[in-house]
Amino acid sequence: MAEKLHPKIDNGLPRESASFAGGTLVCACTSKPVKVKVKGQIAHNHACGCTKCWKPEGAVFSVVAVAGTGDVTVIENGDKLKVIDPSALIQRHACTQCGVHMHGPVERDHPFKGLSFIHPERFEEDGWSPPGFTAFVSSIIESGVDPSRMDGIRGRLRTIGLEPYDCLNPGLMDYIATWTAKKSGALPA
Ligand SMILES: N[C@@H](CCC(=O)N[C@@H](CS)C(=O)NCC(=O)O)C(=O)O
Ligand SMILES: [Zn+2]
Ligand SMILES: [Zn+2]
Repeated sequence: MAEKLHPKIDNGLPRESASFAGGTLVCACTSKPVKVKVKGQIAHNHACGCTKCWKPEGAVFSVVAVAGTGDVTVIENGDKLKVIDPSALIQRHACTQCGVHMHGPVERDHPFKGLSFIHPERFEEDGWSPPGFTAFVSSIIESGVDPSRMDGIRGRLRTIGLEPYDCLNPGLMDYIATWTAKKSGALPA
């Protein structure tokens, strides 16, 4: 039987709509849910195997993307949010009641500064850009996945079209390295 990885990727990837212009992320609370408005289409959507990103019950991977922090606004019940690890690069604001991570701005001096990490499966609307690769695949072992399953899981990700990487994909790794080289002077700014 195929490995179950995440409800939004196990049965075919979601379809992007050219008319998607943003939407509202809603947490899992049945009463007073936290709502976060996101303006515009999301970028760099991917599956992530790290232990820090929020995953729905039973999922091995999270699905996580970015939006400009200026395009992300908490519109309802923001008093329920708390930053789970203030020392982390990504300031993950989680609902203290249901646990869903609603937005995660990067505010520190870093190539991702000005971006906010969000989980598009929490959108009320369809049409958001689907995940395009898988990051931090080896990290799923840190959550308790038996290492003997790794070949099967990487194979399944390739079949779905979500190429597995143990850090980020080459495009983002090059982007980070370029930022670092410009900062150090190894490349002209
Ligand atoms: N192996 C670690 C990797 C954690 C990690 O580096 N996560 C990446 C992908 S989300 C990251 O950028 N983290 C920054 C942060 O958590 O603030 C784990 O699984 O906990
Ligand atoms: Zn909640
Ligand atoms: Zn992650």
